Amino acid sequence: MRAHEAGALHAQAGHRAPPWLSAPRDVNDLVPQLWSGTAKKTAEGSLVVGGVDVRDLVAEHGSPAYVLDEDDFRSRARAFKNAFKDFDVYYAGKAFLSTTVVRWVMEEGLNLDVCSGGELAVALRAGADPKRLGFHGNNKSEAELARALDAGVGRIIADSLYEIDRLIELSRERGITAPVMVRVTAGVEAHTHEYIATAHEDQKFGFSITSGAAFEAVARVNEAPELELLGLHSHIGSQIFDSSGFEVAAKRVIALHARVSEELGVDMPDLDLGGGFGIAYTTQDDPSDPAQLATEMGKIVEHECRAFEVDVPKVSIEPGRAIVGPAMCTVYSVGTVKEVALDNGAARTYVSVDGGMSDNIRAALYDADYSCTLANRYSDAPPTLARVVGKHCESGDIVVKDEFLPGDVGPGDLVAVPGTGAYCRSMASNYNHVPRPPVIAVKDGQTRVVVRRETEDDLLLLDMGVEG
Ligand SMILES: Cc1ncc(COP(=O)(O)O)c(C=O)c1O
Ligand SMILES: N[C@@H](CCCC[NH3+])C(=O)O
Repeated sequence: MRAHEAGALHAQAGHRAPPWLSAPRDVNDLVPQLWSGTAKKTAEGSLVVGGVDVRDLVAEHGSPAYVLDEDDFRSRARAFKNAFKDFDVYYAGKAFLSTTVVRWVMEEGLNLDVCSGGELAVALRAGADPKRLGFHGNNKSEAELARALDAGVGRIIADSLYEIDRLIELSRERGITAPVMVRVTAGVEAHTHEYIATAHEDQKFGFSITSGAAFEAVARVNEAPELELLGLHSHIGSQIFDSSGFEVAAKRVIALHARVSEELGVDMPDLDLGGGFGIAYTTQDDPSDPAQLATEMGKIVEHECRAFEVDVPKVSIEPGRAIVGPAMCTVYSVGTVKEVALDNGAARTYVSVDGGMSDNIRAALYDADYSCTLANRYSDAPPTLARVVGKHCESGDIVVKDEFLPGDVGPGDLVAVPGTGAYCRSMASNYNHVPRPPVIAVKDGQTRVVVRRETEDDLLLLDMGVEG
């Protein structure tokens, strides 16, 4: 009997896999669509990314570590830039930001969207051209707005009437005109987790189109001599596959754009349709490529503008996850393995690794699914259905809910999780005083520390009770 057949039997006998997950033909193989472009397995079964064997990477930099495939990041950024050639592409820095990544984004000809004073600071420190920055946020402080204005940020996406008033005041004080877009809520129920959907009515972002608040906000910006009205901004949510949500949102936003043209006599030059393009975390996910997205979105915009007899504005998009998500994986070391009896005689193998919800909160927060592979050796043990968990004091501290790993996985092994580039390091915490892992860029067999590992000393530096 071959290993995978044995594994399938083993899985049927004692474990409950979700209906979409079946034992792989060879548990050592990568599923290419989940991994960055340069990832591969060697004949000995170790994972190589950017020409770097993760065993060597861990020997030098420790684990856990985020491994960032520079070529993959750049090629995804370039693919969006080339596919959306008539659009402006803003990389959404909230997905993952560091000065190195800002430079890559700028070198690849993309613009950058930031959403806090901290992200703005990273962009400016990296030498980004402020005109190529968009500044988001539903509660930007006066200090953040002042900083953005003083830096000469290219667009500020206003999200409340208070903010519009603050912008008027700050611009007046400075004797400048602030470039403003108005974030609108298109009233779309995007098909994604409710915490990452942002265009239904009952949530905190934007001005509602339906209630008339969006038109009023636009009129307010338009009549203020201190503000330059650039256009409307709509972002319907994140990890979305179904283009119908984008289509409905675009229709409603362009209808408002046309109404502004007709009733206020202003042809706004810009229109931003946000980000949110989904990626493959498991074989369940089937993302569109940038060329397909560009064709679909271009057609919708053309069609709607023609229908409303308005000029096509300069359209922009803001992909974050679709650029950096697949470009990173996280490598962990296994510490313990436990077989846990479930009801009705089933069992589950719990594989504990040296990180967890502090470096990837997405499973706990959104019930997100991930995949993983044994990354340091080939194994011909039968596959077993495993749950990869972290080291934190929470039973919800799950990294990978369900995946097949070789049945002999054990302490000292490395396990790598693909698709961790977006919203993992950027949402990482120090829960349980666990220092955050480094981000190591890999390219052509070389490693480069992009963000260093946090140390216990870093954590203790903030503790004002430390003596001596
Ligand atoms: C305004 C805005 N733009 C862009 C993004 C990027 O989304 P994603 O990383 O899903 O492309 C987000 C996050 O959801 C957002 O809130
Ligand atoms: N943080 C979310 C996406 C929301 C992005 C910001 N609007 C995630 O991990 O999927």
